[in-house]
Amino acid sequence: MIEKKIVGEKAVEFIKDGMTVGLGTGSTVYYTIMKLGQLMKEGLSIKGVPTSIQTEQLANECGIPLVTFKEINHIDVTIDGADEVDPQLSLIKGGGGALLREKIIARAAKSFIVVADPAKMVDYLGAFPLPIEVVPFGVEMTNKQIRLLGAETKIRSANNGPYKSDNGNYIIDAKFPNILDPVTLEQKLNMIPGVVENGLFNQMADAVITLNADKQIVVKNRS
Ligand SMILES: O=C(CO)[C@H](O)[C@H](O)COP(=O)(O)O
Repeated sequence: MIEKKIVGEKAVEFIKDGMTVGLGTGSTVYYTIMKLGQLMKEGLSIKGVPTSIQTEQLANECGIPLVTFKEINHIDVTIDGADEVDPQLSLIKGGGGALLREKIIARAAKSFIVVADPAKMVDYLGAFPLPIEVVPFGVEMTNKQIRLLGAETKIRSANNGPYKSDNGNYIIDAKFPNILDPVTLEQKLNMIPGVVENGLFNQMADAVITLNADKQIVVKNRS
């Protein structure tokens, strides 16, 4: 999709020589990582912290050297995609199952930049089922507790079994009606025993790169 390429490549403008960069997961940030690989061949020097095994492999293919939290104190900027973005720049993330590492790496960054094609921009979060990472033990009970908050849920499956995240956990996709108060919902979900993390990213994105109705690039900053 051309929109993903345009916004994904634009994000490299936020990355300067010498930076440590959080590398997100998905088909939009794919273009950011590919472009960074190209710029590195032209002399840019950065280090990356990948949010998933998939991104680790892509970064290796692109020649981006990777570091772990053992080797760094902070990340300068993290670039990542989103499944939905509301007008306050709250996000739903985790469609690709990487939400836990994505949230850790976004939080560790001085600046968190989101790349989102225009279809991701919504008035209210919630049309996209909210991914929630849960430990396998007691998943049926955790699922019931999530349903009590008003969601219809599905345990994500893959290859005739439950989908497993890079951390060995399951993902429950929870379809809530319009999420009018994502901050409270994020807190309630994370209080349920068995929930490791949920895909609501509130007050985290510093800017979102997207396209307007005229297909022009716009950078929306969090107020
Ligand atoms: O949260 C994510 C992965 O866990 C992705 O950032 C999100 O699903 C968006 O992906 P894409 O850029 O492929 O639309």
